[in-house]
Amino acid sequence: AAQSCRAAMAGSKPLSRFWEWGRNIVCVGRNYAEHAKEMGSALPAEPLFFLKPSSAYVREGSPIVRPYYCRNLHHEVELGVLIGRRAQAVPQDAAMEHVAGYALCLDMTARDTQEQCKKKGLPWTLAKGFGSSCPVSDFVPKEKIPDPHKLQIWLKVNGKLRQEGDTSSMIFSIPYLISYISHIFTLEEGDLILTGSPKGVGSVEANDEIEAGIRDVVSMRFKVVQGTEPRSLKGV
Ligand SMILES: CC(=O)CC(=O)C(=O)O
Ligand SMILES: [Mg+2]
Repeated sequence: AAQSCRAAMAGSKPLSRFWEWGRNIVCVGRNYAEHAKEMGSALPAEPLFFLKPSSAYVREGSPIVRPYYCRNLHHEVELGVLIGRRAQAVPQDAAMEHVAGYALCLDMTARDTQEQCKKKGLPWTLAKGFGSSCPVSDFVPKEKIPDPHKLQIWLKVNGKLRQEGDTSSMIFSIPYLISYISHIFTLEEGDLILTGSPKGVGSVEANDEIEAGIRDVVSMRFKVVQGTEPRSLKGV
């Protein structure tokens, strides 16, 4: 009953407001060779991916909040691919039929926390899933982007260019990613796939301003603020 209620709730909102659907955010990692290299990581033989909770979405007008436990918050600019039709074990040559459109996204990462999680063999949830860790632009219908592998994504901090990448440099293409993931779990309408960050990731501090976009398509702007430790945890 809860699932059908959620589906009805989600269906009552247009897909262009996907961030209100409560669906999965599937994030692909190390999908650009230069970024894998700057992180000191080997190139993946198959896609590496992880999930963010849908409560991680944040839209322009609200800030990106650096988690109280983070001392090194990184920006990662990424192309998001929105699923418009359920995809279960789909072949690559049918994958793009399941795409409704795109969005410019940030995979905000508590980098120090991520390093600690890696060392301890822990999941990256604390590093990747905190509130406001997934800023997203307006929705871009697929008709406006003839070829998503011919886009330039960029990011500036306080007006200074930090990242600029071509989606043609992805290691695993969008059809490959959709097919691969859909053979592991079903992708539902309203799910969003973040397709990985190009090189140039870096730190942001409270009061910094981030601007990012898909060149000549869409852009967005966010302030960074410092989060506060929950009182209930003090002295634990
Ligand atoms: C090491 C990472 O955080 C991988 C990632 O998110 C990426 O975009 O690459
Ligand atoms: Mg990422």
